[in-house]
Amino acid sequence: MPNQATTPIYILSGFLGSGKTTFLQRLVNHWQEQGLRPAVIMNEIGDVNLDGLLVEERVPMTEMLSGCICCSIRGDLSVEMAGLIEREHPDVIVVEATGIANPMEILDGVTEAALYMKIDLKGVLTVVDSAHLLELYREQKGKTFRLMQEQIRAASCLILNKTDRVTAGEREELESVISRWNGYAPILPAVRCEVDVAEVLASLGGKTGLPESDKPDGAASTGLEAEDEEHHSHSAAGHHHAHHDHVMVYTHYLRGPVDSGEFERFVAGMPREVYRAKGVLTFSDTASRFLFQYAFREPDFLRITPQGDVPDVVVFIGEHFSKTAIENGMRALEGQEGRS
Ligand SMILES: Nc1nc2c(ncn2[C@@H]2O[C@H](COP(=O)(O)OP(=O)(O)OP(=O)(O)O)[C@@H](O)[C@H]2O)c(=O)[nH]1
Repeated sequence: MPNQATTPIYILSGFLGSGKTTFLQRLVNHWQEQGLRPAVIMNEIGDVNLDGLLVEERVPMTEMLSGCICCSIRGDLSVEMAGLIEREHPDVIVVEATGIANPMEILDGVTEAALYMKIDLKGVLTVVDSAHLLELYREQKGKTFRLMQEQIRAASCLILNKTDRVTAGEREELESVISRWNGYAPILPAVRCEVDVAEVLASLGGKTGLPESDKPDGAASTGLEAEDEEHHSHSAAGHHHAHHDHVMVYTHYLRGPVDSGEFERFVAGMPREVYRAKGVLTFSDTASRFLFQYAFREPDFLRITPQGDVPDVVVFIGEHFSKTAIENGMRALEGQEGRS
């Protein structure tokens, strides 16, 4: 067997809708500009991968759907990683975690894989939604808040994203809060993850976090343990994932085009418990199809021409919301179309 090169691995973490895919695109462009061949492992809790539509077709990508690599399908991570390396020989791999993933569990998963694969975990990049974190920080409670804290603590580098949605004073407040939780990772404020990617990658030199002797093999410094004053159940076996128990996903396949205005009104009236949605839609009153995004109450529509056979579908993610109410609402939109 030829002496295979070591593949650098980056974990991309951050709560649902914080901007991970936005940053992924920047990372991929950066490496491509340097003549490197990046590959992506994309994990979604839903059963369709819409983020994949935003990544260039020539980038090798493995999709891990309908589960979270930090728990239910964690064992598959090393299998997928080995397959990707063997098939595509990438120069670098990014693992985009689901927004509800606990990064320490993914670190464990990658570390397990490092036992029988030549990989080098470079670090955890965590993207933070400024406005969302600020709201939860003010409330000081909830599983989402705790999960965001864990994702921040586990980071080797932090992108404080969506600063367009907070004031300068709030941004400073967030920076000081975040640096209390993780005093090691550099914090880079950004809009649409516009940061100097070279600076981000250079910051992962492994100077932060744990002393070398305490690190698991192949694992980069994370800063988590040093700051970790809460109890976390991170043992490899028998752990309980409180974070996931409350998260629900509803996938709605549309029967046909809907009116764009009606759809926007429906989205504006969705319960707060739906905190993330994304989909591909055909509107009866526009010529093209759209990629729909909804993160922390902010909708976004991007004109797209999907390659291949992509159905009209919307995935709703949140906690304790009525799937039936969402389904009925969507069906009513489809029905209105049918009547016109
Ligand atoms: N206002 C604002 N919106 C942003 C910013 N960055 C990203 N977005 C939007 O936020 C939405 C979610 O961005 P993504 O990059 O898909 O987030 P994600 O973390 O990959 O989402 P999940 O994969 O569902 O967890 C999209 O509509 C983006 O266009 C920003 O800095 N400001």
